Amino acid sequence: MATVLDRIIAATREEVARRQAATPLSAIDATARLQPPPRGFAAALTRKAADGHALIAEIKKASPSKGLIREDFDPPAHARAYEAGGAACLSVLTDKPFFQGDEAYLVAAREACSLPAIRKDFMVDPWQVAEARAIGADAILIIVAALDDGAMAEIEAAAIDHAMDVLVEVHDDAELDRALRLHSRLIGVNNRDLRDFTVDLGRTEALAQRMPEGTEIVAESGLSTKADLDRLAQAGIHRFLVGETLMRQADVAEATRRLLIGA
Ligand SMILES: O=P(O)(O)OC[C@@H](O)[C@@H](O)c1c[nH]c2ccccc12
Repeated sequence: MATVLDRIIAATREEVARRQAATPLSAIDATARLQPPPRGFAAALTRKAADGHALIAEIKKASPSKGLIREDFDPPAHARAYEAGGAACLSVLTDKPFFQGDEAYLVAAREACSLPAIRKDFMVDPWQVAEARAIGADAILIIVAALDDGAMAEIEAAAIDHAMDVLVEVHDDAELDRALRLHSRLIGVNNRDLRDFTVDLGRTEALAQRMPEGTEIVAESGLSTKADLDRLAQAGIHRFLVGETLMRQADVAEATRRLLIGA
């Protein structure tokens, strides 16, 4: 049976083919090269991790499992609140059919603050990397479960060519083995299984045991309190990706601060 991830990837391939027909790689690449250089996503995380929890704060309007998460969705206001609350980086969902995202949200959020931003989307083709850079993104996500080794390597090469950082997302041992064949050492463990949406914080702890020296681990999904972050810090994890919990708060800056430093 086709999983949600399979359906997302199939829809993404069709959409990318349409866009590529309208704007060939040479054109999107030329636009990407006119951008000011990326803001340094991995470096911002490492700076914050030096003296506490380093947070990638996510801007996500809706998700396949939860539906609409926030009615008064305001990406620039959210971005400013995340920065004020002490986040290191932004993550912005741009996938439309499943997450109600939009490229415009990334552009607006990034312009409203000085944080580096990852384009959170389903990469299936290097063309999308150039497009991400053309709209200002500083980093891209590679979901190992969605790609074969050849496609992953090509997408990573395009990101390196554009001086962008790559967050490589894994969910189990076999995916981690494949991730480690890439160059990036920024590795996210998704505590949520994209096949059935179950969440288990023990995922990151278990896989952290197997990460080689020098790997920068990001715990992703299902984190809601400072106690969750403190628990993972015990396992040597200092980088976190949090979306839904922060999206639902009335005072986002205060909630971000509380998540990172407590009280
Ligand atoms: O909202 P949460 O549970 O805090 O999770 C954030 C983030 O980890 C999640 O949105 C995510 C992780 N990997 C993804 C891949 C695609 C889309 C979304 C995601």
